Amino acid sequence: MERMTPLVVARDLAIGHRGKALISGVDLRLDAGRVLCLLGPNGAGKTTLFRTLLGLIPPVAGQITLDGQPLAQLTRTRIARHLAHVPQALTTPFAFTALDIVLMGAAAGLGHFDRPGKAEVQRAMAALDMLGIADLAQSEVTRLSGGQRQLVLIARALAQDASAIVMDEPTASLDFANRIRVGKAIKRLASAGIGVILSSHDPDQAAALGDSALLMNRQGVIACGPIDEAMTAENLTALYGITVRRE
Ligand SMILES: Nc1ncnc2c1ncn2[C@@H]1O[C@H](COP(=O)(O)OP(=O)(O)OP(=O)(O)O)[C@@H](O)[C@H]1O
Repeated sequence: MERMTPLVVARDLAIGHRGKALISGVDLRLDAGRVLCLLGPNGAGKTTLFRTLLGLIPPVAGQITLDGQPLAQLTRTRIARHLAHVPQALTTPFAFTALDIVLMGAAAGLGHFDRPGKAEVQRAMAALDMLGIADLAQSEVTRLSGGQRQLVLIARALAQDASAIVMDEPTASLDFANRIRVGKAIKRLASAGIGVILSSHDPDQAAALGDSALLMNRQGVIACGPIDEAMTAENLTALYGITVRRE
């Protein structure tokens, strides 16, 4: 049976820092098993939007609901049940293993003094397995390639067991083969019913991965809707300020 309640909804949202709006009038909706791509030039506010959806900074105005519940009423632990985050890159100087990193996601629902047990290890291993990197479980992440590290970060988000995941430029700085690998992993998550919002600087990638797209720049939201309706040459030209032709 299809889930009716959208995983993430933003209505008439204004985002910004210290109460000053960067962009207003953001409306978005993410359903289970769907991929929403955020496109916009540098400094448009994509990361700011993610941080707002994750409850890390307050909205300047407007409403956000996660699984139908107002974000403002959710504790951090509850937010983690709804929305996981994949940062741009895994930066740690410590020799954690891939399993250690993924366990951090699996343990997100535990209390401060609880230690991850068998159930969390099983969930972490299942996440590594789903991303095809179970054999890297005991590898030190400092020794993994950029693409492998990105898959570990996605596995960490998956192990958190949230219904949706936001990914901040998940393929930035990856080579072509790793972009394909990470793209396939994102498709696999969506097939498993997880909702994904990702930001990208690559319209081709958005078109390949996304069901819908939100185009925003410092002037505001240019378009939001199904890929073919939102990513027209006209909208992309307005978004980036250069002439774009779609083929
Ligand atoms: N903590 C902060 N305090 C004040 N302003 C900030 C803060 N973080 C970001 N900004 C500003 O908000 C604007 C949007 O930044 P943001 O990082 O959200 O853009 P972005 O679309 O993710 O950019 P990029 O594509 O370069 O990653 C920028 O002008 C930035 O300088």
